[in-house]
Amino acid sequence: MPSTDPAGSSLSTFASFRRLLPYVRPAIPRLAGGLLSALGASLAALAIPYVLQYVVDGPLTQGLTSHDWTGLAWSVVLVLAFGLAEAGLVALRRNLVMFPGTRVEHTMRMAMFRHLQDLPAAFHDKWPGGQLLSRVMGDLGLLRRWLIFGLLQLVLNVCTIAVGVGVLVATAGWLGLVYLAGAVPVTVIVFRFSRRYRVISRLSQDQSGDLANTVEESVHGIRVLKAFGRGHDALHSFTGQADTLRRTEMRKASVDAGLMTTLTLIPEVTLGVCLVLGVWLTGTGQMTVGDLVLFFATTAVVGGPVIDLGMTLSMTLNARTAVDRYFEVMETAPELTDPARPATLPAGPKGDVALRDVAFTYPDAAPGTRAVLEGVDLDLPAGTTTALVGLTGSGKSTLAMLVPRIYDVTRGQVLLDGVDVRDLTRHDLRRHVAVAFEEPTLFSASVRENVLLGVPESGPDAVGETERTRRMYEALEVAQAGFVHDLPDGVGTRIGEEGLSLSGGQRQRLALARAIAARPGVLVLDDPLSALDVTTEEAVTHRLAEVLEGTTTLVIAHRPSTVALADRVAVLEDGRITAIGTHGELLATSAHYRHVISSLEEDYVSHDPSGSPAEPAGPADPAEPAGPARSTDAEVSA
Ligand SMILES: Nc1ncnc2c1ncn2[C@@H]1O[C@H](COP(=O)(O)OP(=O)(O)OP(=O)(O)O)[C@@H](O)[C@H]1O
Repeated sequence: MPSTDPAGSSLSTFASFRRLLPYVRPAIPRLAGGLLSALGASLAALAIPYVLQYVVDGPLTQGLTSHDWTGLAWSVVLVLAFGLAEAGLVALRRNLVMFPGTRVEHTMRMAMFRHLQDLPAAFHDKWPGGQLLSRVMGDLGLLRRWLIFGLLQLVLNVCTIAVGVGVLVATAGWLGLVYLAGAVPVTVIVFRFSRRYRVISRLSQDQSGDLANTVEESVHGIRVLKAFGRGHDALHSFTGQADTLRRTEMRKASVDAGLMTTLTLIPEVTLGVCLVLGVWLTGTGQMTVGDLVLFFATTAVVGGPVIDLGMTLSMTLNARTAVDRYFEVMETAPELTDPARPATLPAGPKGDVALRDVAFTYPDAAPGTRAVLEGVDLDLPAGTTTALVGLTGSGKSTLAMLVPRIYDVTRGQVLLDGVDVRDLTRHDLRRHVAVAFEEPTLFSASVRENVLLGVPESGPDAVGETERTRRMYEALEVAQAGFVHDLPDGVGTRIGEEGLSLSGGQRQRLALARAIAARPGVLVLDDPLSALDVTTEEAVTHRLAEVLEGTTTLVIAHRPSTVALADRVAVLEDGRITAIGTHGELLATSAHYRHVISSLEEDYVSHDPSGSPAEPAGPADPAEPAGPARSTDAEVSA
């Protein structure tokens, strides 16, 4: 995760919260209604001391004559009425704020999820999933609780204290000012508390994100942990992080408790001083008993909000941290944006792809690192299949990711039918280009939904239900994914998160079926058959060669057999294309190609699950049709 300011953003708290306005605006009428109800409830509470003052100075002091009984009865009715009004207004407030609070949370969560989809792959390389998860879930939940409770309570407390102190000063003169003097140390302490608490609050929320990340990684890598018997180490590391978070939470609670104690103690001490002074003022006739009762009944109403101020303040500071953490993600601009005036592809099915003087460096690469790709020129004529081969780390996957704009070139151009892919909308580009990666990602959805992910259901390119079903079965057949019919609900079976309930080869075949079902003009295959056994791979290769007709295909080959799919082979060496030709031509002319092929074969023979020796890689002669045959050792050494 990129480093962050320990106290959150450098914005003021007000400016930080102001960023919520676009999300909160529709909820303002109900929030304002909730605030008014809450203020009404506070005023009702503050009115009760006046009734008490009347009772003490009137009926109680003057003796309970029959005339006074009426006054007393009215006082009881008034106290009851104010009490009922307070309870009713509190209930109204709850009803008014509950709905907008959850709606704001929902809108912000959706906006963040949408934004995460738009953010470039480079962002996701840098940000751990747990940190994003804790922002989408934890921080937004915290913000909702603050909106429906903390914010209103804070405004309400401040208003109640201001009105209450006004009443005290107005009715008791300088005695009220003595009570007000208690606000001076309270203000200083609150200010110092805010600065300390913000730092700890940020630390605690970031540590929660790290913890979520560890859980995510351990669950994701549970098989590796089990296989290597490292469950204990994972637990040890998790315990360390959990302890650190607990210590931070304890520090946070102790700072919070310090403030609460101060906010309780200072008004109590001030009240004690006021009691002595009040009794003296009443004794010397400078104040009536009713005024004294009004004074102390009002301080009782004001005392609660003063103590609550500590809690609402810490809630507000936690919410501010949540806002900062939310906008750190939301204010990261999607680097891959659609052009203001997008170009359109020429009409008719084509699919020429060309890379022109392409250079690429990963955005997070250390300064001075060599570019991963440099001066790459490569033509993929429409309808042809080109295999990209190279030693590990030569940049094959990186090159493949530039075509669907998973990353943008650092220099040069990637052209689709003569149009720079950056001039197309991402939607238009992804309509024409499909990808299958070596590491297939499947979603927690049915087989059908996973395979039809790239086939639009709605919008201008929507494909009808019958055609979608036809495409799905065809793609499953090409990818030799017949195993889906044996699943409990066939193609309707829900497969687990990232396809965990399937084998590696089954997941790869579904990912391949997904790319085929999209019927793209351009297909990028990043070694999509690596987990298959020889027989299945042969069957897939054979059917793939048939359906790839008319599709421009770039296939990254880690196994000699994958080269068999190709009309041409491009050799990538340290980020540069050093040779292009047919398999036979390259065997004859490129020493590096021979070296790559022989190392692929060694690798293949040692990793093939069936233990079968490598077969011919394809036609050594360009005139021979491409087929599923693999290259022999003899051919390699030719
Ligand atoms: N997300 C990334 N951030 C920074 N560097 C990266 C990233 N992904 C890959 N690289 C680096 O780019 C270089 C090329 O990697 P790439 O995966 O494209 O090679 P490859 O030829 O596909 O390798 P392999 O055959 O092992 O899959 C490597 O040096 C790798 O360390």
